[in-house]
Amino acid sequence: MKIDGKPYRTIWLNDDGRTVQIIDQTLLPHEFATVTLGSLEDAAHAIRVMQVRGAPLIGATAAYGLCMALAVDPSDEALEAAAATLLATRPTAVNLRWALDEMVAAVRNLPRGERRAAAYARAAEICDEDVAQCYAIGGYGLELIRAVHGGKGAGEPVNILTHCNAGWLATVDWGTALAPIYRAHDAGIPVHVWVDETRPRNQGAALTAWELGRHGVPHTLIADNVGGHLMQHGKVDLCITGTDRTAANGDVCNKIGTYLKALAASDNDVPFYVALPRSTIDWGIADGVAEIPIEERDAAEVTRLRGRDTAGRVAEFDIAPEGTNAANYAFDVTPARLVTALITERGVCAASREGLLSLYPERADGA
Ligand SMILES: CSC[C@@H](O)[C@@H](O)C(=O)COP(=O)(O)O
Repeated sequence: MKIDGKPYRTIWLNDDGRTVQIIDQTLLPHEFATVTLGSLEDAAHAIRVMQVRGAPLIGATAAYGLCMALAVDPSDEALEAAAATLLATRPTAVNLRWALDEMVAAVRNLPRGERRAAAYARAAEICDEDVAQCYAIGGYGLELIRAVHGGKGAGEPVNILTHCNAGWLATVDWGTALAPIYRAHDAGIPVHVWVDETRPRNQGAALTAWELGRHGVPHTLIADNVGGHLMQHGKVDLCITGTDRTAANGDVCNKIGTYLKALAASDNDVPFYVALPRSTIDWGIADGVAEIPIEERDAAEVTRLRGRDTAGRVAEFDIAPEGTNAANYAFDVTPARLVTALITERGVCAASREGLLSLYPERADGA
């Protein structure tokens, strides 16, 4: 997507052919800056502190982290150690494991001297595939939005609620949940997005509002608990969110609070769509609620807020009494029964094992 007219991805290989550049998402929306990742440790750190975040981008960054490790030491031992370090950075988004498995498979059987080049080639492919898949997700989601628009009065916008940031900043480009919105907007369909602030880290306020604004998509930021009220009053036509891990039964794990939005949507007959590329499906998990690991992060993210004060200084502020006990569950699981459909790069399907297999028949034998 473009920033001030210049096209960007969220991660790209530098001209030296070894290091990569990322957008430091911890600084947005107050500052736009890129950071060079020059080593395995830099990549692991960037994922851990969420300079990069969002399931597909975590996978892409890990892929390049492995490349940089192999550039230093292409041995089997270094490969295994690097994969283990990266896998331990964040537990919930399965794209991380998927990307590492892809990378290891691409180099494992090669002589050491050929591993580095093969790794960088596969990492570049993973990034390009993600862009193509997100664009395709956008195309299928666009048709859903177009259908809603067809039932509305001329010029009336389609009101879409989204949670967290599943836009281009969460992927290599385009996004998952926001790709249909960008494509609808670009196709001239009037859309308006309700943006959940998404406490505790405020990915909605900081990232989704920023990227929608840069693209000129009309949107309104709302506190996290507003969605139910809006749905009761007919102000939401559909919800679209992303997912960090989709179980084989269609359960979806996404940013904390997604489940409550799905419950409100179900109670108000508002369609609730979840957008994802195939790298987000965990075929080994049969029951998402019971089995998907939920990241628990530092309690300080709940007791503190980061923002810009009226004097223009970016700072952190305590919002709770000193010593308050806080819990920080970063994700929750929305059961498949609350999901109207999944939007994938291969089309739209029911959130169920049968639905997923209708689009990914090659997985029917458990492959
Ligand atoms: C296309 S991204 C889907 C999800 O990764 C996104 O909705 C999300 O929950 C991101 O969480 P984050 O903790 O910011 O990595």
